[in-house]
Amino acid sequence: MEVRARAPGKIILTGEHAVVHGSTAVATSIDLYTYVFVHFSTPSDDGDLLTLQLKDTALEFSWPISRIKAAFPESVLSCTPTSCSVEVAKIIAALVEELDIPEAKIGIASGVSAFLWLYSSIQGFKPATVVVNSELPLGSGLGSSAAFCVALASALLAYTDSVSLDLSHQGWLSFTEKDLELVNKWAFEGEKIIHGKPSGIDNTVSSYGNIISFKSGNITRTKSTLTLKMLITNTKVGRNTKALVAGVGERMLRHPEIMAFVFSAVDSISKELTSILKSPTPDELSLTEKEEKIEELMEMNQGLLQSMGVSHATIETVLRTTLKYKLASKLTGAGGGGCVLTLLPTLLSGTIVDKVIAELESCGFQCFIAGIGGGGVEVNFAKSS
Ligand SMILES: Nc1ncnc2c1ncn2[C@@H]1O[C@H](COP(=O)(O)OP(=O)(O)OP(=O)(O)O)[C@@H](O)[C@H]1O
Ligand SMILES: C[C@@](O)(CCO)CC(=O)[O-]
Ligand SMILES: [Mg+2]
Repeated sequence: MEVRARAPGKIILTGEHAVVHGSTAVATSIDLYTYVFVHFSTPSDDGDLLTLQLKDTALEFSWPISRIKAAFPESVLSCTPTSCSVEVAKIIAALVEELDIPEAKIGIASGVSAFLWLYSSIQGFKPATVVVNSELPLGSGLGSSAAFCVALASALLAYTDSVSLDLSHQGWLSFTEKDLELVNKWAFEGEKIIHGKPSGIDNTVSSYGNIISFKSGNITRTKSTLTLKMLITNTKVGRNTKALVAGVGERMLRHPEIMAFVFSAVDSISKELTSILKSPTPDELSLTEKEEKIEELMEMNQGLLQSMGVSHATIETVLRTTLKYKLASKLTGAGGGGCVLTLLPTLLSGTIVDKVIAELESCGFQCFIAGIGGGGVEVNFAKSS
C-alpha cells in the first residue's frame, strides 16, 4: 500500500507575525511543493521498521516498531487531531536525541519530532517507509514546515476511515472540504511542534491553496481580480521561525501598548489589500493604480516588520537594491533572513526585471518567480515506477 501527497508552499503578502497576535494576514499558495511518499509495509516486506528518509538534508532514520511501542503510551492513536502532551513531547525528544543528528542539520530535529507525533497519532505502530522531498528552500519563509506537515498529514490519513477518497483514482486527487479541514487540523498540530506558537495561516494556505485572508483561525478565500507577479529573493540566510515568533512575543511583553498599535496598523494594511484584490479591475489604468497601492502597502508593512525586530541586514540590501529600480519589497514569512518579495508591476519591462535580478544575484542571493494562487494539497495512489 502506497500513497504520495504534495502540499504547496506559500508567500505571505501582508500580516506575518501580527497574525500570531490576532491581526489579519493575506497569504497565497505558490507552485513549489513538498512531497511525502508513504509505503506501508506488508507481511511480504518482512520489515519491522519505521523509516524516515529526508532527501533534502540527505538524512535517514529508522526505528524498530518495538522501540516506538515501548516508548509511547498505548493511547496515542487518535481519530481526531490532538495536541502533543508534555509527557509525549518528552518521549519524542528522547527518541530524537538518540538519533545524533549532525549539529549543522539540527534544525531538522523539530521536523522529525512533528513526524513522530503525526505518524504515531494517525497510524499507530505500523512499519512503513516515509520519504520526504521538497522544491521549497527549508527555513526560508516560504512555509516549508507547513507544507511538510500538510503533506505528511494527508499521506497518513489517505487510507484511513477518517477521510473518503476514491482509492482507484488515477493522478492527483483533492480532498473534500470536510476532509481538508481534518488534514489542516492535524497539520496545525505538527506546526505547533515545529513553531511553538503558529497562527495556523501557513498550514491553512498549504491545505486549501488560493489566496486567503486569515484572522484568528478564520479563513476568507479571496477571489483576486488581478494576477500579482512577485519576484522572490532568497537571501540564503538561515533562520528559525520559532525563535523569531518568540522574539516578537517578548517585544510585545516589553512594549504592549506600542505593539498593539503596530499590530492594529498591520490589520488595516491586510484589510485594505484584501479589498484592493477583490475590487473590479476593468482596465489598464485601474490595474496600475492598484499595483501602486499594493506597493505602498508592502512598504508600510515592511516598516512595521522592522519595528517588530524581524528584518535583517540582507533583507535591507534587497530593499535598497530593488528601490533603485523603483520597485517595492517586503520580507515574507518570519523574516530574520529568508525570502523577500518584490512586486513586478504588469507593465514593467523585461529588461528592468533582468537587471534587478542580475544585481540581486551578484550579491549572492537567489531570485525566482513562482506561480501564485494555485490549488492546495493533493494525493496520488498511482504505483511508483
Ligand atoms: N522537506 C523537509 N524535510 C524535513 N524537515 C522539514 C522539511 N521542510 C520543513 N522541515 C522542518 O521545518 C523546519 C523549517 O521550518 P520554519 O518554520 O523554521 O521555516 P519555514 O516554514 O520554511 O518558513 P516560515 O515558517 O517563515 O514560512 C526545518 O528546520 C525542519 O525541521
Ligand atoms: C511569522 C508567522 O506569522 C508566519 C510564518 O510564515 C508565524 C505564524 O503565523 O505562524
Ligand atoms: Mg514554518
